[in-house]
Amino acid sequence: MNFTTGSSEDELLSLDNIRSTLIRLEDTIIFALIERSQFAWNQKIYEKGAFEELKVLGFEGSWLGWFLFETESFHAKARRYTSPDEHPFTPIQKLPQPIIAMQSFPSLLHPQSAAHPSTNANSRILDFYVNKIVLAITKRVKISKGSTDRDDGNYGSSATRDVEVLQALSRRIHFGMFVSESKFRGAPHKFIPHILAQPPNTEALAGLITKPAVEAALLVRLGNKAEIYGQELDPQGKLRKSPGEATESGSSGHAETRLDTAEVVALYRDWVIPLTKDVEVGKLAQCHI
Ligand SMILES: O=C(O)C(=O)C[C@]1(C(=O)O)C=C[C@@H](O)C=C1
Repeated sequence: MNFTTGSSEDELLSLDNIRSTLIRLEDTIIFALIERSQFAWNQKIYEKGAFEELKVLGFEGSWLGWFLFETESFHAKARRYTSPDEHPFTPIQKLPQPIIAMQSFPSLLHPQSAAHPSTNANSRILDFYVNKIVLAITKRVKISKGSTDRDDGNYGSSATRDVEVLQALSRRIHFGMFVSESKFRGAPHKFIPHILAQPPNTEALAGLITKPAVEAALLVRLGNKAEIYGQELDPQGKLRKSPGEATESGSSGHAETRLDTAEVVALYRDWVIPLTKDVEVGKLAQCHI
């Protein structure tokens, strides 16, 4: 979504527009996962203090934490985190100020929402990504013979891809703020009693924002995309076939796609959609009072 094109708030907050951004982000996320899945798990890059070299620099966190800090420091200077749809993983107070003036954005969201901790899901995103997802998507990487530790030494390449996956996931999940704003504006009378309840009725709010048919269609579409984007073509541009289905050129082909489709579907079903809903509910419960 481009906030500075002069589109009206109603256009920017139309559910169709927002959903088309969510659909496009599915592609970004799948391709970023494919990129990460070429490298081994490399568990060491997620452990605090595992790299002596970082301690020398005075950085206490993990290798990935350092990549996030350095990448986000640079992006902060270019005012990335002043945009309503961008949230850094590094605490904002540790990042430098933008070197150029703020852009003016339409006031799409209630003023409290962007800053409110209940709408920042990044620590939960980092947690499920590091502890569940990386492990699952790097299962197929072949490590040198005899090695059992799923470490191929590609620490820089792995962390670079991790940052890309994390930024895409974060953007997608925080879009929940726009989704719930759009739904609220479509029928404020349905939401207001549950927002004003003390404490706010988060269960009722979750019921109002949940659209089972949209979720079901998403999971089917995502599985199909993961299947299609994960396919490999041989140098002649022909689809690689599984063994037993040799191509005309005689190549025996590959048995597997680049990504496990079921893992991608599970990522959305178990983490991305539930966290998006948490952001939607958190934003409604905290910010429209
Ligand atoms: O499209 C919506 O209405 C959303 O709220 C987004 C989303 C999702 O994460 O994809 C979340 C909750 C709904 O049940 C359906 C889909």
